[in-house]
Amino acid sequence: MSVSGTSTPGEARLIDGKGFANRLTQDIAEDVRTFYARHQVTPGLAVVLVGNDPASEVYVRNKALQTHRAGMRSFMHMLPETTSQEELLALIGRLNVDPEIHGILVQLPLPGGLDPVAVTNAIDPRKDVDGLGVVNAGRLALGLPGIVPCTPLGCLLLLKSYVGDLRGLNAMVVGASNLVGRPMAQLLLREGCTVTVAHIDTRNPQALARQADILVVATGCSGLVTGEWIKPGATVIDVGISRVRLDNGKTRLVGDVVFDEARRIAGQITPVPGGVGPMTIACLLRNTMQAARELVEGAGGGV
Ligand SMILES: NC(=O)C1=CN([C@@H]2O[C@H](COP(=O)(O)OP(=O)(O)OC[C@H]3O[C@@H](n4cnc5c(N)ncnc54)[C@H](OP(=O)(O)O)[C@@H]3O)[C@@H](O)[C@H]2O)C=CC1
Ligand SMILES: Nc1nc(=O)c2c([nH]1)NC[C@@H]1CN(c3ccc(C(=O)N[C@@H](CCC(=O)O)C(=O)O)cc3)C=[N+]21
Ligand SMILES: [Mg+2]
Repeated sequence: MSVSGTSTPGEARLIDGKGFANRLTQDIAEDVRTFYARHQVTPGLAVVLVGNDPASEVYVRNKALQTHRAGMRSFMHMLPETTSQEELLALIGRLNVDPEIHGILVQLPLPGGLDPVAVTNAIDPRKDVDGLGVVNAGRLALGLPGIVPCTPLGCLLLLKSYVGDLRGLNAMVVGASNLVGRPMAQLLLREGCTVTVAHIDTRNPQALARQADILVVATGCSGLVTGEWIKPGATVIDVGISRVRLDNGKTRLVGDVVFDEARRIAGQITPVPGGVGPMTIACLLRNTMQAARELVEGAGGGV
């Protein structure tokens, strides 16, 4: 890999998020066994899903599987669409004081009428394994240790493994949500990148993207990023997940990047599926292990 973080164009190297996530999950399983031997405690993760959102259902299904693979306990709370804010806050209050629970994740988006800010911030910051509350988000913004949101953390682990030292590289994040884009930009800044963040009002994002050695795309707009957006040899991380219908009536998952075009120009690129998605789940397990350690051992630290 050259020092600019880019490599020779041609056919981009595939970034194997699925394989990386599998190895990470095996390492976490080892940590879970060691932790149990020391404390007789098994890390427990509570996932709260209100109503039915298709993207969240994919996530919840994969998450339950991987939690068990890591030797952790998972506690599913499927609530009806009609759940009130008071009922949801009461559940979080119980999970906050439950000694079997070390991590709490409330699936977003929530049905209308429920306030995601109030709900997210009702979670004990020590159990906020999504890292979305003001305490963990603030720690990240200040460069302090805390719990880092799973998807940006997963992207960063891939970048550190496939690019190496990120210092001085031009990074662009397309999308500025609290869940992905913003914390991603914070992490890249912390790693020494020069960071540009694009959102819906950004003028000519393509011209900005073409300067980027690292391009992270998280908008939910399939097909947004074409080959012309990409600096030859750049590393492209596609966070987007959309389900598209094919001519034969079947559906398929696609990212925000036009993969076949991007692959000819980028130096390395994540596929969808098999890229960022599995990393998000592995990082959720990693954050739950970290939270269990801090709750049980009172250790400081974090990423
Ligand atoms: N692979 C994984 O593990 C995960 C995947 N996802 C996927 O990632 C995508 C993004 O998720 P999330 O961040 O939660 O989505 P949000 O809808 O919350 O945020 C999307 C962001 O992208 C911006 N945006 C939308 N359209 C454009 C555009 N045409 N040009 C530039 N910016 C644009 C929005 O701008 P503005 O703020 O101005 O509205 C917003 O900042 C979705 O497809 C989601 O399913 C999400 C989480 C995990
Ligand atoms: N509080 C909260 N935190 C989240 O992190 C969160 C959320 N809410 N709401 C929904 C989005 C979406 N999301 C996904 C994570 C992994 C896959 C995933 O495992 N994808 C695999 C498999 C996809 C498949 O084959 O079905 C892949 O891309 O290879 C998908 C989607 C997390 N999200
Ligand atoms: Mg939005």
